[in-house]
Amino acid sequence: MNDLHNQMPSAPDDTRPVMISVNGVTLAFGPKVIQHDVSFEVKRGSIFAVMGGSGCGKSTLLKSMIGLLRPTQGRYLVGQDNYWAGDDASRVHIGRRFGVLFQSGALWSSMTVGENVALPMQMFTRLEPPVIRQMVELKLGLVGMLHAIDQYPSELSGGMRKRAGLARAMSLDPDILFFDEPSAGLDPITSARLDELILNLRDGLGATIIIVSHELSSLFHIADDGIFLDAGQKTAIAHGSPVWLRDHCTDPVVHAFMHREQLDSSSPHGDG
Ligand SMILES: Nc1ncnc2c1ncn2[C@@H]1O[C@H](COP(=O)(O)OP(=O)(O)OP(=O)(O)O)[C@@H](O)[C@H]1O
Repeated sequence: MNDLHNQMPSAPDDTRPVMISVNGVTLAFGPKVIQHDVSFEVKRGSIFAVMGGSGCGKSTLLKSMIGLLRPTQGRYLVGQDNYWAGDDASRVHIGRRFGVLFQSGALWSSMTVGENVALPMQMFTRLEPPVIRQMVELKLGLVGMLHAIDQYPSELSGGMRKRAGLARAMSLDPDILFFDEPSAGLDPITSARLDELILNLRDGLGATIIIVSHELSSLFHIADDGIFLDAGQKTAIAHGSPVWLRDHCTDPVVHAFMHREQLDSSSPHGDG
């Protein structure tokens, strides 16, 4: 099959600089290779989707991009910095540019929302407490959660926890945000609101966003680029925006995945 069919042609007017460059990366747990020879570029200001069936290695890829799993081969460039080439301190330094939102929101339950958002600033900056308070209010205002500043995570709904987690991910003004299944467990309306919030963050703050998600409707709406990882071939088999892959990709695995919603809605046993 002609590989050009599985690769979105570069838009001639896309002059955005490359933010992250991934070259020939192999990911493995011991002898078990999860993905090999994965290469792609994430443009500044894009919302980049990591797609693929369950267990193909999407979260593993994200983990290795944020420093939790060293690739066995290949390299990640973040700007000009070779992420895994340096020591832990250099990775922490580069990682100061990252904000991460995990599935659960991962808030500390013993701290209020405001204290959760303040924590990274207290740990990594020398800002005075009143300045931190102002910054916390600003971040919570951005995600529409200022009213919950003194509440505990257990008092929040799932969507509110996600928004609070997002405020904490933005605590140190990252220019690169990683989201792992941000809309998991949310109802469709809350999930749609989160999509709008993610678009606002990209447009308002100029952030670059890498997102792992199963929610096709959300990906079609927000992501403008992406990669499709295959569990069988253990590598990336298509590149492009979710909409482009849905409409143009000829690979049968990608095609079936990107048209899954139609199958799901006509089958009571769709696995979503
Ligand atoms: N710590 C680990 N040790 C060994 N194998 C692991 C570990 N973490 C993940 N795996 C395996 O790596 C593969 C990829 O897992 P990963 O969670 O990255 O997939 P995924 O595409 O994110 O899946 P899903 O969409 O279901 O969340 C799976 O086969 C999983 O069992």
